[in-house]
Amino acid sequence: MKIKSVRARVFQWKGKTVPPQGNFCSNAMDLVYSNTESMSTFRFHSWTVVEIETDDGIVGIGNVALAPKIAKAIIDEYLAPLVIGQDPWDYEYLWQRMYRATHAWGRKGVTMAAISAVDLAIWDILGKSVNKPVFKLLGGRTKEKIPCYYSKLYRTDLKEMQDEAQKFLDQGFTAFKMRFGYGPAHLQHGVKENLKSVEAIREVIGYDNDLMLECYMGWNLEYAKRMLPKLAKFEPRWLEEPVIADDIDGYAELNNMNIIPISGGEHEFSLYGFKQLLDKKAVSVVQYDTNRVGGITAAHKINALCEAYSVPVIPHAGQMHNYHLTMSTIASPMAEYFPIFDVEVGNELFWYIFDGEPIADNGFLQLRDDVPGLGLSLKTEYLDQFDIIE
Ligand SMILES: O=C(O)[C@H](O)[C@H](O)[C@@H](O)CO
Ligand SMILES: [Mg+2]
Repeated sequence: MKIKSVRARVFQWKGKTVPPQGNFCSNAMDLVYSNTESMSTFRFHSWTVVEIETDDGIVGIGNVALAPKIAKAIIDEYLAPLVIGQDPWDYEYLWQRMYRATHAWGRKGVTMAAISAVDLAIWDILGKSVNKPVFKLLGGRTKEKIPCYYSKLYRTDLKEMQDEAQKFLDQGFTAFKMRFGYGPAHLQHGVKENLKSVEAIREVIGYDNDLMLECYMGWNLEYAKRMLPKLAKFEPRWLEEPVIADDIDGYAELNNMNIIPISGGEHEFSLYGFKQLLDKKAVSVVQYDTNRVGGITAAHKINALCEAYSVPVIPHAGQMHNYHLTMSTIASPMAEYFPIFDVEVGNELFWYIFDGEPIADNGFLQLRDDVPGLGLSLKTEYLDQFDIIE
């Protein structure tokens, strides 16, 4: 079997979006002087879909959500020529070709995300070629079904947040991730607002359920150090990305305070990036995303590393490309789950592009044994709501 063609297309949403509300979610831009565009850099409304076809007619599908137009250009210009004509079963060799050919300027960020998309499509081909789901190629079913946590709860009116939490508590979720709206720029007022929002959600979900807290890199080390003791009484399962992804020493310092487990890795890349995080004991929960970190080929290795370091892997975003890894490793106790909603920040877009994503049932996800590959196909229902860039 040989790879015949690689097609990368950007699906740009032109349908209705829910407008952002102020202090919706802290993010890295919040710390920049005179910043008025923080929310626009946080939202993303397009996605790159990669289809790789083999000479025997199998089509593998991969995807990447980071900087979609740039990812497409990297795939078209640099990665496609490296895999066309090659055997997809040589996935490690192909991964190394892509990684090393772009190493001088690639390594992390959008290049690794582009490599991830090609790698995902290759693994989809492998599964389809032997009529098995990808998790079977990675070691099989390590759990009967995958527990997942509800991930939304952006900072809005507290009553609205409570109603949202209640609705999904009633649907059987037992773990919830909420977003902080405030950071250092909002001074003591923001500290108070952040604490109020956590208290409001705890009021609804009680202490028999898990609560995760998301900063999305919108804090700094000093602010995070002040916040940790104040948040401790709410017993969060973790505090996520308190500082920017490059501040690995900052993560290590916060994690070593041992007040609240610190999570991160959603903006980290490659086996080397995660080795560094683990060596420094910078995170207590690893959150790579397979469509950024280097695809399944890289994520599978990181799972082994995390197993050896006894650090749980709870990948960013959920979605099929992550669920297959979560299912097949004992290092991964649960998955993130973005619910189906109107298009808002962009996290929801994959529901409009793909068919085949499992829907949570009572806080659990199931992968089918009889669906080969990653189990996704392109949805036709919303095609007229996208501009598609070939
Ligand atoms: O962990 C997450 O789910 C992410 O940080 C989200 O993708 C981001 O959009 C923040 O809500
Ligand atoms: Mg996150």
